[in-house]
Amino acid sequence: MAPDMEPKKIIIDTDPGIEFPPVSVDDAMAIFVALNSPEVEVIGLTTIYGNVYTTLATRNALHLLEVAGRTDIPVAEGSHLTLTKGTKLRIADFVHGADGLGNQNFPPPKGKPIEESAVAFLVRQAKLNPGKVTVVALGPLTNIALAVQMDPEFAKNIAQIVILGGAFAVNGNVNPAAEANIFGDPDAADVVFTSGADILAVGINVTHQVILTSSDREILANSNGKYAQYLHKILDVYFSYHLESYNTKGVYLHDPTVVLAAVDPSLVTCIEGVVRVQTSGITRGLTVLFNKQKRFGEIHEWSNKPTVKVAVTVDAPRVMKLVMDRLLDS
Ligand SMILES: O=c1[nH]cnc2c1ncn2[C@@H]1O[C@H](CO)[C@@H](O)[C@H]1O
Repeated sequence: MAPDMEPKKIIIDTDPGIEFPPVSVDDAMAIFVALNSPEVEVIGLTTIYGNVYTTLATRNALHLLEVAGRTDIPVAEGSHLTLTKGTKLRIADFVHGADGLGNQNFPPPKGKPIEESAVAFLVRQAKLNPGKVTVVALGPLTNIALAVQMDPEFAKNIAQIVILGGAFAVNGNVNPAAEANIFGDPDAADVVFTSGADILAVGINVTHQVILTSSDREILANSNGKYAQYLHKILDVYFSYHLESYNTKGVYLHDPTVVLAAVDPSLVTCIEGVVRVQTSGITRGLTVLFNKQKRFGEIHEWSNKPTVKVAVTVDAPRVMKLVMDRLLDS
């Protein structure tokens, strides 16, 4: 980063499990990577259900900031329901452990979330710093969709929304059609993708290329870095889940990859087009990108909608090096 450049302000919207579900372990890693990235200033965490319920995500977010010694960063609690007020949430605790942090039963955090809701916090920060705040969305998109609906200026005020979500032209990870974050609230995802905001979507077609191996884990275990020390302990559930589900001895680094794409967009290449989300039926949660290569004879559901950027390639070795450097040097 050039010395005269101000760090980019980011808000991380996150569903951090810490142990169980093993999926949330990558949220924890992503938060630590962001906190140790001089290119960005984390101005807040907002919480959402996904790997765990929202209440536990809030608790875990506070806990992770305490581990990092960054209790100056506010945590705003997000929605407990989907955009359409659905209460039957799909919680992926089998991926990250029941506590979302690898089943470690950490003591409860001392801190509390701020009084303001996640949605009010997002809207206020975007208005306060128009064009300056990037949201990194690591869970289902309910909070962001509510912000879009609450303030017609939100999509314009926000600098960029970098989304971990979608499975573009590949199978999903919940079922063959859907990726977990989009599946968590497909209606919200469709609102966000068509909101007109500057959006970069990084789907599992890209994040599945970034893998932390057992030997990387050994390196973390043998380091004195506080983030490395903390993370290697909570990785067990996540490793077992990957071995069982994908027959791999490594784990996908979804969330850290997306944080780093926000930190340094040159880590990914993108195509631009209109993304719509299937909100019902057997392909609920499917993300379909229209690449605008054909002029269709008829008006369709993608016609006249704003375009977004969708990541198609990633410099995985460079992402891995950044993740390891930033976790080891802590
Ligand atoms: O099989 C799964 N079910 C639910 N969530 C998952 C699964 N695999 C990974 N993730 C979680 O969902 C996001 C990426 O889609 C990541 O946050 C990851 O931790």
